[in-house]
Amino acid sequence: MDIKKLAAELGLTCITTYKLDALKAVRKKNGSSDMTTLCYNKDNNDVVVQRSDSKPLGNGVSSTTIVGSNADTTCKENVNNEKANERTYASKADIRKTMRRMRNGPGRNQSLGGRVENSKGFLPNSFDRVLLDAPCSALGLRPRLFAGEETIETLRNHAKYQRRMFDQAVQLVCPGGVLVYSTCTINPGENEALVRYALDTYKFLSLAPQHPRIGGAGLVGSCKFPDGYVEEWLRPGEEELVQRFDPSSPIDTIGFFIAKFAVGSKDDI
Ligand SMILES: C[S@@+](CC[C@H](N)C(=O)[O-])C[C@H]1O[C@@H](n2cnc3c(N)ncnc32)[C@H](O)[C@@H]1O
Repeated sequence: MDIKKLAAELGLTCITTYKLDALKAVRKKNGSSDMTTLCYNKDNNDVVVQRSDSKPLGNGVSSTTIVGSNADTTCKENVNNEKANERTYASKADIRKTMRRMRNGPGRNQSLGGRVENSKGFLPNSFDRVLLDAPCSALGLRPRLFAGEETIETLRNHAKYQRRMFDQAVQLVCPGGVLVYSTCTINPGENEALVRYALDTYKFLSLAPQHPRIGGAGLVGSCKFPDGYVEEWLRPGEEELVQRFDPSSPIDTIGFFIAKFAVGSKDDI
């Protein structure tokens, strides 16, 4: 995984990676959870969840990363129990896998040792920081090698997919935490409209100022499509709290978008 290689190059040992379907990132409370592993790595501070092997939509650019640092300090005991159980109930397949690893070494993708684990998800409120760098229409990328492939329908599908991912990500951040949403598209339906959805759906979220601030303001208002569908964007006062990078602006960047949400108390909802 690229992120592991990068971490190794930077000499960072605090990165843990997992393969996970971001649409199933939240683990139900009664199941065993990767929280155990997260707690186990708490002293390391950071956790990275990444999967690079899925493509949601035919046209989408891929690779979601959820980055966070674990805020929960109460589950060390679970970790120990879980680890003990793992030792007791190691299956023949697990033993074979371990033997193979010992024979073959860490593997070429894992310069820090150990393969990337498949994750079954994390308990709600597991992280104090989450980055959802969502798969998107990539309309901000330059040069546009495959221009003209998106339709209104595919753009709306991207937006639907992003909302589903956001619904998961928001559950993973604990109160007092931060959730950052980013895309590399200039399509407001995947940017400002996602922010509108987020703020209207999750009243405990608020837009947080960003630093550094290099990009332009977000789009305020709404857009009515010929089929009658109305896409709501930002409301006055919200535009300066997001960053929209426009490839046609004097700043020499590709197009992308960043929104930073502060997560308030979830109890009042
Ligand atoms: C914009 S890219 C993220 C790029 C990444 N942050 C990086 O710097 O390399 C979006 C990624 O989401 C991944 N993705 C799409 N659907 C996913 C899902 N259901 N679960 C996990 N990852 C998914 C795609 O494979 C793609 O790699």
